[in-house]
Amino acid sequence: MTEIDSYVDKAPKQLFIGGKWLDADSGEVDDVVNPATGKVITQVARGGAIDAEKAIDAAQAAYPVWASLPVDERAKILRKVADLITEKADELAAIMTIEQGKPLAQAKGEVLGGAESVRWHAEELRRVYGETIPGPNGHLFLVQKEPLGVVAAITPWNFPSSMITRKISPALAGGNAIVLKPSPETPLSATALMKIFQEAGIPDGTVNLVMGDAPAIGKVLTSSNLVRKITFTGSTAVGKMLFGQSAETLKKVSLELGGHAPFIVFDDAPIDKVVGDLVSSKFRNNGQVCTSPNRIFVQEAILAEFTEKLIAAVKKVKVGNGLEEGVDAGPLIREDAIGKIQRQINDAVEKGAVLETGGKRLTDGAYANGNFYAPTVLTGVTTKMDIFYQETFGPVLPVIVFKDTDEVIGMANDTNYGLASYFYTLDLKRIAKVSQGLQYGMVGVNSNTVAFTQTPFGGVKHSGFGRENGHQGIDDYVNVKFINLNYGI
Ligand SMILES: O=CCCCC(=O)O
Repeated sequence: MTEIDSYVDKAPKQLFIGGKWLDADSGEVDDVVNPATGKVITQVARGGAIDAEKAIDAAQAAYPVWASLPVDERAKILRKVADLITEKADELAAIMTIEQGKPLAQAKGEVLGGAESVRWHAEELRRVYGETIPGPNGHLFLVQKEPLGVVAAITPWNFPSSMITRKISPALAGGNAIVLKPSPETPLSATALMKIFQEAGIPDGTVNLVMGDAPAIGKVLTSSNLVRKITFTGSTAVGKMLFGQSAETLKKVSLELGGHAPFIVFDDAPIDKVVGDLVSSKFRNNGQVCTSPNRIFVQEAILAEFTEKLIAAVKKVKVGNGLEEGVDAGPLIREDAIGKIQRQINDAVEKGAVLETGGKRLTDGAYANGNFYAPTVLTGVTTKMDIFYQETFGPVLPVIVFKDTDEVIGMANDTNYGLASYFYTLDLKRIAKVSQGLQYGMVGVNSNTVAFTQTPFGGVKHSGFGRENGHQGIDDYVNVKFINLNYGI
């Protein structure tokens, strides 16, 4: 057995409910598949409605225990979680690469970023402050923040570890207990994290894990009166469905959904630096990121030089099994992802776009059994093409030419999505105008990064609502209570 196989072997395969590792009530299991080889690597318990109910009950019993622990004690447990994640980063990264496909270095970066998120929230939970407000004579007006109770977190496969820590950390900081439903594609990253929470001594039932039958589990979580918040990262279509299902019980909902990020390059931008930033950002997780640059707007005066350099850089991107040294882009998660990308590219080419490089599935040799796709650049992309409006979630860079600032702001905003956006220019007046004009939750100015533990992450329009990270993130996991204290009685 290789070292990596032993990590998979050691990772728990069961549900985690009320501090116990359990098989699914049905006794069923699901396969876990490596997208780089198409091979089944293991099987995990396939939870369903009954298991979800049990997890909710365990969380409901546990949250008052967790919420009433002194802040120092809660902080200590979360610091321990962060330390254990850091200590086991190589193991967690290998598990992630095997079940999700991303290159090992990216997987390790994600794991360590998740540890940092837990560490930051371990400190910030001391600062869930209330307020006093001047009242009339004899009255003290108090505002305090209280736990919501049970929070259900539904997390995606593209960041199998950091999306869990990004939701669990603020929920725990707010004094809540959690039922986690991870993606069926990446259950092992979730079970490995649960084991760490257990090892760190979190009280039983404070974090619970139910993976398996997504529609059945989702239905129970959204319709339960005990679950007071749903937090979801994933597609806009599923987000809308969960939001609808949650209406009946009027729970809080945070939705971090799809994106179609514009990446705008003005003619005064330093081209080599911008190409470097664009390629590293686009091929992070092979474009399977809600904040990935999806529409590349280039000002006409620099179009020729920019595209030539971009094509050269994209041709150097090494595609392969994420466990191999030097690989920049792994496989796509599933076969159907390839079909969607191919349809967008075919549509663009039929309508006049030029395929500069890529545009096909890779099937030779080591690529034979995996979901590999060639890094792709399209030029001459216009608003007539599906790729202008549909989120891509893959390794495709569609280049669109523009003339001036007003035109590009209009084109960038011509989408239902509103998550991340990026632009590059050295002109201060333009920086002010464009950053105000972009209808997005996050704007990177001369930067390809918008996700930091200490800053609010989230979108507008069909990219969802609610924020994660920063103190704004914790505010999404508490109730605000007003107390009118009449001391003049
Ligand atoms: O796909 C969206 C998850 C968040 C990605 C990020 O942290 O940049």
